[in-house]
Parts: sequence; structure tokens; C-alpha cells
Amino acid sequence: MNNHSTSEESEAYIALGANLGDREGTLKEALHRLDNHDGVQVVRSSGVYETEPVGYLDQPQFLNMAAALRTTLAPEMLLDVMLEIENQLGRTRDILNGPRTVDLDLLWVEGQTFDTPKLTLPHPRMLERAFVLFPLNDIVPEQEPSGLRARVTEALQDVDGKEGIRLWTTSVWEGGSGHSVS
Ligand SMILES: Nc1ncnc2c1ncn2[C@@H]1O[C@H](COP(=O)(O)OP(=O)(O)OP(=O)(O)O)[C@@H](O)[C@H]1O
Ligand SMILES: Nc1nc2c(c(=O)[nH]1)N=C(CO)CN2
Repeated sequence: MNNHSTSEESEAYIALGANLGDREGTLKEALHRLDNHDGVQVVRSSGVYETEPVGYLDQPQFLNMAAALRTTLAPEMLLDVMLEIENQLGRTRDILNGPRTVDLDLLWVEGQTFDTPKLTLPHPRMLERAFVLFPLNDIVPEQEPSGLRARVTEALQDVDGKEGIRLWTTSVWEGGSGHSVS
């Protein structure tokens, strides 16, 4: 335990996207690296969806998915771990909304809000993006204690871009090391 950890575990939801190189292999590798990190366990993962690019259109189709984590890391520390994994897997930042080997967004941490230059929680664009809502819909349980289930269900009703989303494969994650987070 260090000053970046809390003694409490919380559930966090993340979105993953990739549209360059071995997209499916990269998503799987990102989940393994997260699960292998101290204080982080991947507990559920969504289907993988192939999605039309949104925002910057002249780029390849994405694979998008979401995962639920249990973590003892504080949210800013978890984000650092995610950004480090993006860098390890070859993420560069050239074009706004442009192509990427992997993008990891922290969407929601049970019971936590944040508004700093480095981290905004909940993620401000999560409910506007069909490529985030479809995967989240697979993994947020009815009993999610901080109200995420109702928000996802409501947002899915009117979100734009549903026609650009296709199921690619039901799962790329067969469970991890089985270690606990604390
Ligand atoms: N909830 C969050 N999840 C991920 N990054 C965040 C979050 N809130 C703020 N950021 C900041 O956003 C910065 C830019 O992130 P990134 O380049 O991945 O954006 P993007 O994926 O292109 O756009 P978007 O955030 O709309 O998906 C990161 O360095 C990070 O500090
Ligand atoms: N389909 C799709 N489009 C995008 C995505 C993404 O992950 N999937 N990410 C973006 C920037 O975060 C911009 N546009």
C-alpha cells in the first residue's frame, strides 16, 4: 500500500478502442497489462464491436469494447497506469480524434467525481457515444450502486450512430491471473 492507493476497493469502468495494426490483439494485450498491474483486476469485459469512425471520418474502422475493473488505486493513479499502457502499446497523438493503436478512457468510478485538468469523471462524452454505450450496456449490472445502469439505458434510447455499430466477437478476455487487488 502507498499514498496512491486507498484501502478500499472500488469498481471502475473503462472504454477501449483501436483502429490501427492488430486491433483485437492490442485490446487483449491492454486488458492483460491492466490485470497484471498491482491494485487492478479486470472483472468483466464486454463484446467487441466494430464501429464506424466518429469525429474524424477519414480513418479505418475501430474495434471498441469496455471493461469493469476492481481497483485499490486512486482514480488519477489508475489513469496514469492506463496512459502508460497506451504508450507501451505504441499510441501516438497526431490528429485530434484520429487513428490510434489503442485508446483507454476512464469512464466511471463508483461513487467518485473529478474535475481537474488531468482527469474528468464521469467521462464527459461517454453518454453521447454509441461506440461506448453498446459495450457498457453488456457489462453494467442492474444493481450498479452509483446509478450507471439507468444512465446507460436512457442514453442508448436516443444516441446517434447506432447503425455504425456491429458485434465483432463476443469476448477477447477469458479471465486473468485470478489474483485479488488487495
Ligand atoms: N476520464 C478520462 N479518461 C481518459 N483521459 C482523460 C479523462 N479525463 C481527462 N483525460 C485527459 O485527456 C487527455 C487526452 O486523452 P486522449 O488523447 O486519449 O483523448 P481522446 O481519446 O483523443 O479524446 P476523448 O477523451 O474524447 O476520447 C489525457 O491525457 C487525460 O489526462
Ligand atoms: N468509432 C469510433 N470513433 C472514434 C473513437 C472510437 O473509439 N471509436 N474515438 C475517438 C476519440 O476518442 C474518435 N472517434
